[in-house]
Amino acid sequence: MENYEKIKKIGQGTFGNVWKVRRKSDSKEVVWKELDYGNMSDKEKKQLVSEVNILRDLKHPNIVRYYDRIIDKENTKIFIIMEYCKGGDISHLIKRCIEGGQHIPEDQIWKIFTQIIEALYECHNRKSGKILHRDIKPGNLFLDTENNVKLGDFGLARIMGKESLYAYTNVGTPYYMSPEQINENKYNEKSDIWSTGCILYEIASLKPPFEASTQMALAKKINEGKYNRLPVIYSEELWRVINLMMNSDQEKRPSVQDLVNFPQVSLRLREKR
Ligand SMILES: CNC(=O)c1c(C)[nH]c(/C=C2\C(=O)Nc3ccc(Cl)cc32)c1C
Repeated sequence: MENYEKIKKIGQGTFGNVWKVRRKSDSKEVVWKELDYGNMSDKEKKQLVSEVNILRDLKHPNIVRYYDRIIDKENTKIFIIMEYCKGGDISHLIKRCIEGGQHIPEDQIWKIFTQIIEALYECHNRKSGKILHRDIKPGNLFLDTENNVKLGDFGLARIMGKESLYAYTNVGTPYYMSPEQINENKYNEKSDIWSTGCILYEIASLKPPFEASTQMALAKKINEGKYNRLPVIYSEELWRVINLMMNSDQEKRPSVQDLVNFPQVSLRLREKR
């Protein structure tokens, strides 16, 4: 840890503390997330290593960059060094809009959506095997100085899911959990599509599609699949793509490939080239 200088704690990540730190070698501002593997079984430790190795190979402009990992055996901690995203996460963007009483312009929503799809395309179509994020939510989507979206806090959810000892103190309410996750506890790439639909809904409506005070009530609402329309300022096209992604039948949900071919997405993908 001596190669880094702590600047400030910036988050209680889903699986551990997140600090903004400075890399002494070049004064670059990066982030470290600490994970305590002290009580992990050997199987979970092996999975943690393999998940971190997956992170290391994920190099994409819309995925939070992994730089390094440091293992502090004495304190049974692993520190994962990652890209600092100055814009913070999208949940803060939503919060600022609510406080400011204004909606996010539709064009910005399509830009955010296009970049999430690019990140998912990278994960779902990898040659070395598909990666499922499993925990896509506004708090895991970060913005850099140019307002580029970066999908972060990856895959560790697999090991740290509810079956492990690490059910987290601050595990948030599963607003973005798909019906198949709730009912059959199975997860596939169409579940990532469902969560992305929920996020698109929330970025437009400034609140999640389903809200409830208990997880049981939330599960019931998700299964009913009824949610309010978007604010009238948004187009039929945005409403339609959200409805397609939030289809209770995962077979009917579009794949990432289908979404890449959507006019509003393909238009913005071409613009970037
Ligand atoms: C108010 N939010 C912030 O100030 C903030 C900023 C500027 N960056 C972050 C978080 C991260 C950040 O900047 N890079 C990250 C990589 C992985 C994870 Cl799990 C989190 C981050 C946060 C929470």
